[in-house]
Amino acid sequence: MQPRADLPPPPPLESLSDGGPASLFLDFDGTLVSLAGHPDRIVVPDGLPDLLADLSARLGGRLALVSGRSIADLERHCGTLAIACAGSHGGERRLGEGEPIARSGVVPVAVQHELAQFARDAGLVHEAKTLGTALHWRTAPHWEERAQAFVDDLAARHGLAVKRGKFVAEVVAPGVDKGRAVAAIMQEAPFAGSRPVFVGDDVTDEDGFAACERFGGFGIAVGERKSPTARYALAGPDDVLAWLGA
Ligand SMILES: O=P(O)(O)OC[C@H]1O[C@H](O[C@H]2O[C@H](CO)[C@@H](O)[C@H](O)[C@H]2O)[C@H](O)[C@@H](O)[C@@H]1O
Repeated sequence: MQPRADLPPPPPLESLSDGGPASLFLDFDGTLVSLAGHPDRIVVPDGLPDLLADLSARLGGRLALVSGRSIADLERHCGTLAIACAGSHGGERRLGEGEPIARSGVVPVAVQHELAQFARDAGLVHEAKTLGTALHWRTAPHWEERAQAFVDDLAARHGLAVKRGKFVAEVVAPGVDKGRAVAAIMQEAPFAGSRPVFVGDDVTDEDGFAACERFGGFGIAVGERKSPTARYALAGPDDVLAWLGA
């Protein structure tokens, strides 16, 4: 991948703690793992869970995954994750391996069914999620406008919210975002008082970048999408893994 012209590369990971404790918030799809045609067809890089566990130990436990996927789905793909996690765009949180997961805002089953039916009729991919329900059109991009319109209408009819991403729109409970997830985790030991850095590729990660700025840290954008908030950029998952010391 080509380096990005609009933003500089981030400082070396080791230097983040120069001015005091740092914490790291990492998005998953498109950041640690390359994007695939279907949510279940991702290939998790060898050794990723161990890399994250080692990194967390080096950061004194101040490392969290912050993903649109549920925590259960992350662990289905990665195996047990010995780190803090926020899943479902922040609707789920847990501070360490095996700890109970705090959850909020489940989308009603009727909404899941309506979206699944639309996906079947259109030949698109429906992803049933722990808290939300998502429609993917990566393999049929000409559906984008109609798919987005259907998801917007479905959410509005049920007083719910929409998360947009790369070739995906998801109906979620209102008031859930990655910025709130970062803010909630930053209230807890060992994160409290640290300088947070968020690494992510998609539009939902902008809330995470903005939250880190409010706590004195910054965001690192991944991939080609232009970010209005990030201060640094990396070209793709391979560069992220190299920056993390893989
Ligand atoms: O916040 P993230 O960890 O980046 O998760 C965001 C969504 O990622 C997944 O969808 C994306 O990745 C798929 C697999 O590469 C790809 O097919 C899809 O087009 C992408 O949007 C996941 O399926 C969603 O549930 C997450 O919300």
